[in-house]
Amino acid sequence: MTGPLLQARGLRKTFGKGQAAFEALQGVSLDIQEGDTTAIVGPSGSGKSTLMHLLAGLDVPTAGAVEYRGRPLSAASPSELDRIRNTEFGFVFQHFHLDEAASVLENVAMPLTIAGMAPDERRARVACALTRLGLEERIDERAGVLSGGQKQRVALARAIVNRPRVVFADEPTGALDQATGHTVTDLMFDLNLTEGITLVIVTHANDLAERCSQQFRIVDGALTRPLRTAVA
Ligand SMILES: Nc1ncnc2c1ncn2[C@@H]1O[C@H](COP(=O)(O)OP(=O)(O)OP(=O)(O)O)[C@@H](O)[C@H]1O
Repeated sequence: MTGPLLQARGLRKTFGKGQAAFEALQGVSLDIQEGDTTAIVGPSGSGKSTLMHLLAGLDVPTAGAVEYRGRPLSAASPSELDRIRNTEFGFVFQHFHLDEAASVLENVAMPLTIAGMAPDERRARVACALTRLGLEERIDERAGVLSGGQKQRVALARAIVNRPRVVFADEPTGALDQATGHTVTDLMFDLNLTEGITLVIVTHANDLAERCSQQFRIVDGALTRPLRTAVA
């Protein structure tokens, strides 16, 4: 593939209607190459999560388009979009989004369960992802008993268990103390380095944004100039 992995052109997103309409994104265009680490930064309420949701096909733009591997997401059928989100994208959120009553195994296996993988194979794949993140011994524990940093590592294991091309992370260190946040950040960048997983990270943390190969700053729904562009 020669073009960008992800391309956004003229993205607009309006929430609400009439008098209550609010333009959260006002024409955002950007490119993300395979293997890039991209930070989306900006003040609270500026549109960072909205942009990430559109790039990941979790929401649809009011105008403009997102292309993934040269093809508009809008051209994908609902089942194809589900498949892309489940197998090619992984997701990490600030508050982990784990089922605390379920085991680590069940949480991490979720994308594999959705994909219809057999239980034995699921367990092997989950064990592999957990080993990658230093949590293999917690596989049968209830997710709710883990510390915040461990929960985020479980969420990261779930994000990579299907061997995705892209991991989208929305404030992945936002609920963690600094040291734990650094551990999670190191693991994410290690996945980028060793497995070529493209990272798209919404963050308020300057140190995390600084580590990325490119940063986009968004203010009031529009990009200011890219702060730094990835070197090939
Ligand atoms: N579903 C929605 N309905 C109405 N308004 C929304 C919706 N989602 C987001 N918004 C508004 O769009 C704007 C951008 O929200 P968004 O969550 O993208 O900002 P953000 O930069 O990620 O903020 P934060 O850093 O605080 O998470 C905000 O004013 C928000 O209130």
